[in-house]
Amino acid sequence: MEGLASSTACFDFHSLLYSSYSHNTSSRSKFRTLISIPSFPVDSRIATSIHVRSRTMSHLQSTTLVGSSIGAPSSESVVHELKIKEWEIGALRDELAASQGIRIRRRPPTAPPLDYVGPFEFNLQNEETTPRNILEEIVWNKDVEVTQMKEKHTIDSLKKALESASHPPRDFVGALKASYLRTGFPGLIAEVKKASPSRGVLREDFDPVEVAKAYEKGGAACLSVLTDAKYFQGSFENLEAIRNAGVQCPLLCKEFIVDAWQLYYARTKGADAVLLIAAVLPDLDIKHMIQICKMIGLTALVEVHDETEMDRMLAIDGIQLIGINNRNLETFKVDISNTMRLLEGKRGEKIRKKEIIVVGESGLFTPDDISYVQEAGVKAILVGESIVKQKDPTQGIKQLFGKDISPP
Ligand SMILES: O=P(O)(O)OC[C@@H](O)[C@@H](O)c1c[nH]c2ccccc12
Repeated sequence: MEGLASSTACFDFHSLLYSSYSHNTSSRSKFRTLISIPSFPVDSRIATSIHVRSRTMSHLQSTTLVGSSIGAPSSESVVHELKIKEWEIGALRDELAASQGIRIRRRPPTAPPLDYVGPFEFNLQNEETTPRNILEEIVWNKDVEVTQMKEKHTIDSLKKALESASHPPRDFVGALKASYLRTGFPGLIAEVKKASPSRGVLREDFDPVEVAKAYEKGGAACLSVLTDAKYFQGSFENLEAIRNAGVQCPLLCKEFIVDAWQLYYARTKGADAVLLIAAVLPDLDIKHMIQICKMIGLTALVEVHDETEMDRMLAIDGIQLIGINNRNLETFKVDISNTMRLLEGKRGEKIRKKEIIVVGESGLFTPDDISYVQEAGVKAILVGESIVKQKDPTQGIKQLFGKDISPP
């Protein structure tokens, strides 16, 4: 039920897709055997679902079964029907994503834990219940985490908190542009990251505020703060602490966003920008989330890794910042020529025409790496490992650029 009441219903079709984030596995499994979806093309199936959903919602409003003379349904039958619709929508979501080249599947957040002892159907470890790669695993865990957090902090309480928030958002893009003009180098987004699944612990004695201040002193234009706890040992407390410590740089909340609720939450914790990963989010979600970001004053950094994702994002209006990740989040393979490849030819032209600022992300260690991505066309870079590992991160920035870029 909860799944059909989207927290951010700006536009009904978006809220329809959102509902799939929180539909529950028990209904999905239970009804899998009860209903069958005929195999017609995805689009018409979506249309059918929309139609059916609006019927379902009108049940709730009028308590009269549309197109039927049997009168008011029992509340049990309404719940039953809603659950079937939830299942349908969930099943469609992965298909829709796959049609856009997205390999990451979404798993219902209330799926049973792997050690679940219960009805036979949940117990099976199979292709459907095992993540195919680390990104999929992270996203599945994030879905569960967000569902729990949403119960503690309702969307209404977050909206209220934002209304009374004292600090206006800082200009993330403006800071990157100003830095580029001041230094002649791509604006640096310096990452406050204790650990990562690919590299393990990067900095043993990790004080996020100390690292943030050292980055600012070294000339970082913006900071990126990991908030994922399970895989990156980050936290929203770190983000808040940095915000409250008097650091002036705009802050990117580095999180795996799977639900618009997280945008509101990030903003209440002091974020000025968020990351939207194209490998995880279908186009409609990206569009919807960009609108919400604009509404609540967040800058969206949209991350792509390959040509398909870049082309998808270039077809969406209103994107100001695109990050090209040189690390494949499914395999961890890093290759900085990725940035060059995605900026060549027609794509590069389109990006310039749209005045999109490109951020080169991951695997940048030396002044040569910086010149390489700068020549490829990036105006900003996102760097973690090479600077967070240095005893003094201020010095780390100097070594990265081969020059002191600290502000006067
Ligand atoms: O530590 P590096 O190789 O400099 O990378 C930083 C940043 O690009 C990387 O942490 C990153 C890019 N996109 C992400 C998405 C989620 C988590 C982390 C990331």
